[in-house]
Amino acid sequence: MIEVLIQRLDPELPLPSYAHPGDAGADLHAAADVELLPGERAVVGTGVAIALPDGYAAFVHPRSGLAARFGVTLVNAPGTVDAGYRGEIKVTLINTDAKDAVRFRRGDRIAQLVVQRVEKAAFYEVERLPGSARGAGGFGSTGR
Ligand SMILES: O=c1ccn([C@H]2C[C@H](O)[C@@H](COP(=O)(O)OP(=O)(O)OP(=O)(O)O)O2)c(=O)[nH]1
Ligand SMILES: [Mg+2]
Repeated sequence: MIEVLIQRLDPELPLPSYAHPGDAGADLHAAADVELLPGERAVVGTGVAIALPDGYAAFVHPRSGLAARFGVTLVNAPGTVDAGYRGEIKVTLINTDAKDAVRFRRGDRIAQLVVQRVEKAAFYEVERLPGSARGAGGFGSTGR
């Protein structure tokens, strides 16, 4: 477990929290009411900012229940929160349902934050890459 500094930007909103001890994602709360019409998207604040240690990033993931029940996911799933970012964590919700609008109230859990170690890459330019079993095959090259 690592310690992450967190700042409340909204005193009445709960901090992100893990629903169960073994959970990977801490639920993020909506800082405002929002209604999404079918196909509509919105950027929703969460009322918190964090300072991650170097070598870490946090990823804003959809909540599976909202996806399965309402078709609500994130436009940029997973959103990347850089270690150096000090602004409010925001969630880019989208309602993919074709017929039904969906409403969230301030305080509702709209996404989840997964904190992970990340490596930085040193990119070395070469004329030719080493061969591999996959080669350049991608985008369905193994069939359906
Ligand atoms: O779902 C998200 C994704 C990003 N961010 C914040 C934290 C992140 O550090 C910053 C920039 O995100 P990203 O690098 O993905 O966006 P960009 O379009 O490349 O913006 P920038 O030019 O500021 O890097 O926005 C969020 O609050 N929520
Ligand atoms: Mg960026």
